[in-house]
Amino acid sequence: MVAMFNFMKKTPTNKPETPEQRAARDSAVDKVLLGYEVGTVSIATMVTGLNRDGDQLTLDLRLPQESKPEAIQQELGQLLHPHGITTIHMNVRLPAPEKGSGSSLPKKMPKTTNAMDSQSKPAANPDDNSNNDNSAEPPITKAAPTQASLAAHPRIRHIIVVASGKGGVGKSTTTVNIALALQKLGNRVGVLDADIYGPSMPTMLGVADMKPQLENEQFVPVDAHGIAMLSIGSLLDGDNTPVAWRGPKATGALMQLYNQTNWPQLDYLVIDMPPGTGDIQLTLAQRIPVTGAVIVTTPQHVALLDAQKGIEMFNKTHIPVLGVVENMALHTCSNCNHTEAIFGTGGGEKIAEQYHVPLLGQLPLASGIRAQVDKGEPSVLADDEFAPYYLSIAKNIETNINKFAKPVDDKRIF
Ligand SMILES: Nc1ncnc2c1ncn2[C@@H]1O[C@H](COP(=O)(O)OP(=O)(O)OP(=O)(O)O)[C@@H](O)[C@H]1O
Repeated sequence: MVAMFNFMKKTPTNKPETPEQRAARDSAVDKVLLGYEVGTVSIATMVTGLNRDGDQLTLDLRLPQESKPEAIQQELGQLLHPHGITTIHMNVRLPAPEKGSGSSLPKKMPKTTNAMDSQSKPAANPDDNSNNDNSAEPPITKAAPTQASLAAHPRIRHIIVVASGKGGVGKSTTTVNIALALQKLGNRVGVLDADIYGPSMPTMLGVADMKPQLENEQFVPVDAHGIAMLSIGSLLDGDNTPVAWRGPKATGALMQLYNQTNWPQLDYLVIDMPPGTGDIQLTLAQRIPVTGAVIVTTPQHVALLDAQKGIEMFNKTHIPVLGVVENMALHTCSNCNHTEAIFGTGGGEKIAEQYHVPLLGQLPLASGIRAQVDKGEPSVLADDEFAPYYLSIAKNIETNINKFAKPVDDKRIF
């Protein structure tokens, strides 16, 4: 049961925006939401709907019972005003108060709150985006959490994120096989499919029909060949297509899968990240205590350039890069079984050298690898001729992860 408060009032928009301006403004709004905390939790994890129409922002929020929606609306208004948002409409859901306890909820909520209503002076010119509004109260800013400040998960020893700068390089195929290879080496393994643009773990692990159960408001991961698996895909239905998701909403869903899941005791939780280096990746890097990242790339120049961006992002967020995997780097001739690097050699090696990160392995481009994941029985599970490549990568990961172990007196968890 939840109580619902509608603060919404529609007003017409005026200013046309170029797509670039819109993207920049959306990104700025996302950053404010990601950095604004209710209690100790980012409000981004509470956003269930978000729409911006010119200078109007509509937020659907599921807030904790003790929160103060009016204060939140007012503070967000101040923070978002410099980014061109003049009015915030909030649809707030609060848990119903317990019987007999009386409601601590505000009796009457404003229908609409102008972002700057609470200021002693109104904004000089809302059309002037360069206006820093010195008359306004200084924005409430909080430093984003860093890896060093994140508490380790009580039941997960290592969290590995698998990332790629670019889509379609075979990140998910590599993730699923690495997870199975880590398991084959004797580890307890979980997989969190966080690829909002194309969640594919359930299909690749052959459990697309199985939905995670809820137990005491906690997700119970699906058991996929002994791997505890949860996918963002399970939270998507109907119109909730992932491509329509903006940063805060997607991040909220992912944080829910991480936090509100009854993960069993695991040696490794392998996270299949969305491709790219946008806000979602950055936020996850700031909110989940990650031991290290694996970057998947292909020999193509563009993919390598994007992989570099990925490495730089992890460097900035102080997440060790465990290494680079070069996928589709080798070709095995189906007639004579001869394997060679037909796309050129050394792409992954060069990157590894340039950024001082290990090359974990090179994988062949082979129709067998694709055929196996397509039928839900990846190479490692099928123990086919490609399984040894993934096992070798998993062994390298295990070796490298120990190198990144931090001394106990360091507060970092890795
Ligand atoms: N080494 C390989 N040899 C042959 N096919 C491969 C190989 N690796 C991946 N593929 C195939 O390439 C396609 C894309 O792979 P995959 O979905 O793993 O990429 P991705 O990087 O996760 O993509 P996205 O980021 O768009 O989700 C799939 O059809 C997959 O079967």
